[in-house]
Amino acid sequence: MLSVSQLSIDYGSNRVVSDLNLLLGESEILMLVGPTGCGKSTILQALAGLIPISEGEINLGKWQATPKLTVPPEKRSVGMVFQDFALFPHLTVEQNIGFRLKDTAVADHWIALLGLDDFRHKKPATLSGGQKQRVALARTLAHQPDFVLLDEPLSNLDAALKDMLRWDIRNALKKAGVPAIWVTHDQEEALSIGDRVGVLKAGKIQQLDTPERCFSVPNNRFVARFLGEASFINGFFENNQATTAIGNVPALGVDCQQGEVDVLLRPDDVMLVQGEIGNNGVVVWVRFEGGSRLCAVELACKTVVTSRVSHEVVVYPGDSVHVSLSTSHPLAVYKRAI
Ligand SMILES: Nc1ncnc2c1ncn2[C@@H]1O[C@H](COP(=O)(O)OP(=O)(O)OP(=O)(O)O)[C@@H](O)[C@H]1O
Repeated sequence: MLSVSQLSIDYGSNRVVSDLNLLLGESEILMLVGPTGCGKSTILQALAGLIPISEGEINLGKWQATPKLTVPPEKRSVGMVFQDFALFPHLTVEQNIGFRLKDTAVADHWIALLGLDDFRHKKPATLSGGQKQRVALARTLAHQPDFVLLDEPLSNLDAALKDMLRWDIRNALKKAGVPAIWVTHDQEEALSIGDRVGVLKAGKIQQLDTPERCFSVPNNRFVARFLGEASFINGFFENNQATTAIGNVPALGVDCQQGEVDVLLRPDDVMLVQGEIGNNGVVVWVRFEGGSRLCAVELACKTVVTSRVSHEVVVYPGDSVHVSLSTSHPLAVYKRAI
């Protein structure tokens, strides 16, 4: 099992990763997300042994790396999948996957599993981006690594292909039973694919948790906003309930026990109804999302909340509407920001 403790990484005098702790479970897929420059790729490179670490320890059981005890990449039993595929251009698909393998049956297994049979004898230049990434993944898994690191494997692909390939990659990793750390820019991808999600800000983990908890009970407002559309409304919190201007809901205090709070609202927590009477807000903007519309509504108190409605509900900026809260799951509440 890969364990990382108190890991810090510097570039010169610049500390870019601080005090990282994590345990990667057997066949677990851990998604790492965070804004650009927060240190995601740096962490992967350090785990692979491509850059030195400044403090802490990386331990796989069969090897252990510290600032003084370096372990070269080829001794780490790690597989890496990059966004640029990194295939040998002069070798065929089959040769790329079987490169330096003693047992070609393992290569055949992954060629079949990743649907590459028809491309066996082709060179990478003649393949699509999605096919190249399948080859890269097959080559990685055929070497039976103890863990896999994926650095934005889908970022060079178009949206439709991404959607399919992310599930194929997840299924292949699970079939191989190999744990993985997967860096992505895409919050939806992180939430849907990951067994756990780690949210980074400026080289520090803000939350390392299940996708559900990261989304519904974020450790702080940064995580709340980073993982999806979030609005906050003033409320009073006591006895596991929050009272707000648009409804009372079950609540969970993240950093407080009771008192004046800000309640985290996801668009699906806010119900929007169009009618003549009882309206309490005005639509500020509307974004069409295909199957739904995301609407921002300004309340009398000037707070703006967002609500997701069916695409069948046609709303325009300037419309008067009624918004309310009626959730059965507890909403996260935070001590009131001053
Ligand atoms: N070789 C390097 N030398 C000096 N600083 C570096 C080097 N590589 C990265 N950095 C800096 O370290 C920080 C973390 O970079 P890193 O590439 O890990 O971020 P990231 O989260 O992967 O970003 P992105 O999402 O844009 O890929 C950034 O401030 C970056 O400028």
